[in-house]
Amino acid sequence: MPVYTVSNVQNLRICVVMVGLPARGKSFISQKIVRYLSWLSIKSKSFNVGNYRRQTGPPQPNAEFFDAKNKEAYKIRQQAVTKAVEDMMNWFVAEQGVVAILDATNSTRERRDWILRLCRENGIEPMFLESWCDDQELVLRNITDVKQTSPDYVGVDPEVAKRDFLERIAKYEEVYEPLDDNIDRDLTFVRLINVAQQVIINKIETYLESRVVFYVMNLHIKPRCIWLSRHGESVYNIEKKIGGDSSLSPRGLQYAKKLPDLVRQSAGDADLTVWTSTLIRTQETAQFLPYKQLQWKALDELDAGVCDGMTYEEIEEKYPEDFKARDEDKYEYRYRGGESYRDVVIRLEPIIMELERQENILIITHQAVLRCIYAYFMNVPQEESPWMSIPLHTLIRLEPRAYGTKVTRIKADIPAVSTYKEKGTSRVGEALTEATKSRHVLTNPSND
Ligand SMILES: O=P(O)(O)OC[C@H]1O[C@@](CO)(OP(=O)(O)O)[C@@H](O)[C@@H]1O
Repeated sequence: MPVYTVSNVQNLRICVVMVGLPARGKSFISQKIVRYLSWLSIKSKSFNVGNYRRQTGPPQPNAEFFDAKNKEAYKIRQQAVTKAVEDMMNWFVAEQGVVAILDATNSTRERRDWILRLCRENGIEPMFLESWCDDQELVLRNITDVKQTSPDYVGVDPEVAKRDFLERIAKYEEVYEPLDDNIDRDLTFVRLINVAQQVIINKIETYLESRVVFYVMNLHIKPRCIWLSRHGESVYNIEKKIGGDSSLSPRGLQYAKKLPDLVRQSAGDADLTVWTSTLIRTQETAQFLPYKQLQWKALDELDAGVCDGMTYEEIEEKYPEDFKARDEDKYEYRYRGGESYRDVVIRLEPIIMELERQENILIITHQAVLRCIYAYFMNVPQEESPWMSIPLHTLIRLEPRAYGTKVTRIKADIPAVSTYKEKGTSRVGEALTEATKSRHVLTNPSND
């Protein structure tokens, strides 16, 4: 199994140079790559040239500004990309960055040659990633997204914005030079044609580059939802024991019986597939769901090793140093003979890849595993994710959108114990203090 540690990649620095006309999903792809790599602890950052251009030039320029013949504007645009590249190079050094994404149209060979030269001078591997799209319906959908999210069009009448944006695209089309199998055959590149209908790859040489390629190949933009749920309350949960393979408690079974209704309320008649772990408590929770079901070993709960079957109090008594070490760095701490959160993330990578490929999926799994999956979708920092509160008997609905994920929580209204253990104590089920709540409770007010 590949292990992503900083030492694996420390000599390698990659600049993913986005290429493509406006409204081809470049920023969407850039942000997803950053989220995916950061989740795997690979230091990455996207440099969006549009943001730099708005700082140096007019905040809301019209289409004329993007005419290559407009000398004054061209100068401003050149300054913006120069500053973005400069910041990117500094970031590689100051932050020991591994993967930078230069998110811009980079539509001419002249621009790309300039970036190529700078990368080579700085010991950075350039990898060009072109999003090429002639599916007009797709482009129009993207234009709608851009109009709604771009600072260039805040407060602008939607029809005016659409017309202007189409004109802007036309200006870029006048000078756009797509990557070419022949002319660019010495470059490392990926061409995504109409999202990932066809993918052309050239000179992919390193493991990390191939991970990025594999990831972008699996992306799709069809609307869909992912539902997450912990198993119903288990016998071990009531006994405050961790791990094990116990059955559901009577209240847990009640949740299992109610789950089909909860899912139907949220999903309607949509078809979906249920993924569970191989442990009894998730399968008992899924037993009444009228959908296709699949078991994944990778969805099994974090392995507590020698502590499996113990309460946190017993662990504190028997292994006080371990107990303390886990509280101090919960993400990295590995149970004796068991796993850390980092280990769980690594074994979940194929799950994330498959989730990107699939449409509607309901995952029934465990507290630690759900924290890791949720952290991927919601970009939760590593040090926070093991401390998020993910209560029992709650269905979480994630709706991936172009620029983020919308979250809805549906409570089953069936009481259950709390299995949440705050830092610095071995007790579970305590009400969270307000301070802990604001930091760790799974929430996303702006999206709710
Ligand atoms: O990382 P912490 O907070 O200990 O949470 C993980 C624990 O959650 C539990 C419940 O306490 O998971 P589960 O959902 O499978 O019941 C334990 O089995 C597991 O060890």
